[in-house]
Amino acid sequence: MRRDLQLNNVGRRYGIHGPWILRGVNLELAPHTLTRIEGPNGTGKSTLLRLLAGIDTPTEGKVTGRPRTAYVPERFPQALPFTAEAYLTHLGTVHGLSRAAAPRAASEWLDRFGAGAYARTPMTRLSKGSSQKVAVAQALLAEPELLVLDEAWTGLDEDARAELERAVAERTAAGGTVVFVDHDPRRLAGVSDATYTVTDGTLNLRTDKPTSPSGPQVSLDVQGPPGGQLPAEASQFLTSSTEPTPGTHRLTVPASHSDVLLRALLTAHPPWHVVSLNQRDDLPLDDESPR
Ligand SMILES: Nc1ncnc2c1ncn2[C@@H]1O[C@H](COP(=O)(O)OP(=O)(O)OP(=O)(O)O)[C@@H](O)[C@H]1O
Repeated sequence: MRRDLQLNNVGRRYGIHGPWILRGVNLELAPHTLTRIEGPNGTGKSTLLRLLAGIDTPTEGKVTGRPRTAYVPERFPQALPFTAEAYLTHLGTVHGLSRAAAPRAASEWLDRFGAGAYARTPMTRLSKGSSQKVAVAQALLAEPELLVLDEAWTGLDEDARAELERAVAERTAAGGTVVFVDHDPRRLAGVSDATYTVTDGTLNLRTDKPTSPSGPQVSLDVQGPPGGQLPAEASQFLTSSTEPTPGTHRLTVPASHSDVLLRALLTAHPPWHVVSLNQRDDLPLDDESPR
């Protein structure tokens, strides 16, 4: 069983006499969880994510139990001397994929983000949006146990944003730990397991009621075995659950989590029967929300 990732009394400052950006930070992140980090500009969110991802080390305190990790930085270096495909294949092998699996994963993830047509384009010639697709693909392609996303949705088109939400749902359902910062408060609203606010160099758990899920929802009518309980993984993200007729359950879930819900229902023993599935477009998320 994988250990939790732990920050123990962590502090970080830049330079010997620089001000403390973070101090006395304690945090524990378990498998199967999604954690949001928020806070005003310049308070240390990216600093915290770099410490979690292991690309920076604390000035004081300890980080323990970091599993296999992937990270999408706030600013992805575009000027890399590779094509998107070559870069992702290389990164795939660095992350432990075989020489056969790495190019396959590279092309699958480029396709999932709608960037398959740019696979052979030098990265220096990619638009900002396509470059961001490569940034998220490089983090997802080796199925990391810890995924750290710093404003990873910024610059992506609507389809790619939805795909990244689905990928996050898949990671946590598969036992991964996901931590993210996003300027849009509606991003994955209502499905995070915890939200922490960075203020004055410390990390505070938000205990107020989480924002209810917004954005597109999917409603499914499903039937299970007589008297059957919904599988635990299926109940986790539900926005609502009713039983309009005996034995038929109407489940509503954020669209980002519908694939994970379907998989849980269809792979249950015995499997559940999906009678109908309807998409409800409520509030599409966009990148124009205020910080
Ligand atoms: N490499 C560095 N060297 C010196 N100071 C830094 C460095 N990185 C960050 N800082 C400083 O640390 C503070 C916190 O920065 P950080 O980027 O972590 O904040 P943030 O909350 O992510 O900000 P934003 O919301 O604007 O992305 C800022 O004052 C920043 O100038």
